[in-house]
Amino acid sequence: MLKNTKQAIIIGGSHAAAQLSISLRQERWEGEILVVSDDSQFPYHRPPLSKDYLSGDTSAEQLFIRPASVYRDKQIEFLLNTRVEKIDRINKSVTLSNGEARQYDKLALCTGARTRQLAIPGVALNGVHYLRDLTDAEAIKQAIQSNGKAVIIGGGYIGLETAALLRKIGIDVCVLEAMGRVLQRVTAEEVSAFYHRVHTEEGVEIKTGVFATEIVGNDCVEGVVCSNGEQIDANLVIIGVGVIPNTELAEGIGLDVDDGVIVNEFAQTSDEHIVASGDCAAHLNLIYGRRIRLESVPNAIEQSKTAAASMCDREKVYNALPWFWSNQYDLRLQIAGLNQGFDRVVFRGDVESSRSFVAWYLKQGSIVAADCVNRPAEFILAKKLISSEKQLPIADLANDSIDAKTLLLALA
Ligand SMILES: Cc1cc2nc3c(=O)[nH]c(=O)nc-3n(C[C@H](O)[C@H](O)[C@H](O)COP(=O)(O)OP(=O)(O)OC[C@H]3O[C@@H](n4cnc5c(N)ncnc54)[C@H](O)[C@@H]3O)c2cc1C
Repeated sequence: MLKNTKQAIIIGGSHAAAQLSISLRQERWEGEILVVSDDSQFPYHRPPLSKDYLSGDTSAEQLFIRPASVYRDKQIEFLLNTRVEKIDRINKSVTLSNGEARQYDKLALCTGARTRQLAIPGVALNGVHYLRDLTDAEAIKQAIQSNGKAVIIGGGYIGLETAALLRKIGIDVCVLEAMGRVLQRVTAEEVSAFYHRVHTEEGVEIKTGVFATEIVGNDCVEGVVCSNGEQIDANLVIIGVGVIPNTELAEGIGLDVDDGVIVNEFAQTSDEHIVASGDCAAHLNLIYGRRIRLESVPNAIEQSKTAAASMCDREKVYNALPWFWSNQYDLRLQIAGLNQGFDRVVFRGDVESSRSFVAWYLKQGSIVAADCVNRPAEFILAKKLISSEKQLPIADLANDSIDAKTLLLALA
């Protein structure tokens, strides 16, 4: 039996919504909790969709963040296949796609992000896919042919992870990246060159400074025309050119929005009854002293814990260090911190010919981020280093003959 009739409504049904609903109970929210999700499934892990799931190494059942029974036991109600169409701030209610209206005392926006669509001829042909949810991944799985040829448009993490996966199952892959190098927005030149090298070693063709101008075919995709006039044969095209935050509901009710729903360090929006977390939220980051919108699972989880506390009128500041990971072939990349604005990169290990190294990003002499490839101990070190006031000599961090554990001890 619930102790009161207060109603919390969470819009969205992925990493942020799943965590927020559970965290609300942990924060002793004693009223009702309703999660309204336009997905047909209970919340599932999205990262494997561009990793093990496509190759069949992970089943759909293994993707679920929690069994449905956990939500049931905690009296968390899910409305699947349902969208929130409108929010009424004055009456504190939401209108659902099934025509129902539901009152709320506290509302959470966990609406995430959607894939950026490419506006070129041929995107509607059979065999052209985006990758954001389980339905997309399932469609790609069905479209994969053993002797297939794939073109991936976009050399970001999702594009490269998918390329690695398709190579693993023997498909010819060509990656088109419009910028001068893969991962240009997110890494140093040397790290881009590293990924370019490894993918080439694994048999992927990468074309940089080239963008797709048209996808051609007759009902089914047959090829991709590039900006240099070249046509690449393909029977599968995957477009991975970034995402756009789902902020329309927030904009519709006049909340502050700027590349994400603007929230403070307590995940509160400009309406005291509404919080936002995950990919849709642009938060004030206390570590980096500016507003940022992150697209990562750790952010969705940690920020949702803060949002849940705020909904229960408790203050839990969100100040977790951003981190991210990417798996490609035998490479496990773990990224600590944000490298934006770095002015120097120092390497530990051989980025040019090995498959294991650390790129330390410095800004005005301090470490602000690190890309750790197959370096789990250094990843722990990096997180500690960036979060603490302490510093270690840069020469020691670059010196691979000094054990990472020794450096960790020096930091303690
Ligand atoms: C293929 C892939 C690989 C990834 N790999 C990694 C990785 O390795 N590491 C990492 O940290 N992150 C990774 N990410 C990113 C990570 O999955 C996202 O950061 C995370 O899913 C964000 O969770 P979210 O709940 O904020 O938003 P989303 O996952 O975008 O979920 C929001 C949900 O809300 C729904 N929704 C929106 N509006 C409404 C409405 N009005 N009514 C009802 N429902 C609505 C959306 O349809 C969606 O289902 C990956 C993402 C993808 C797609």
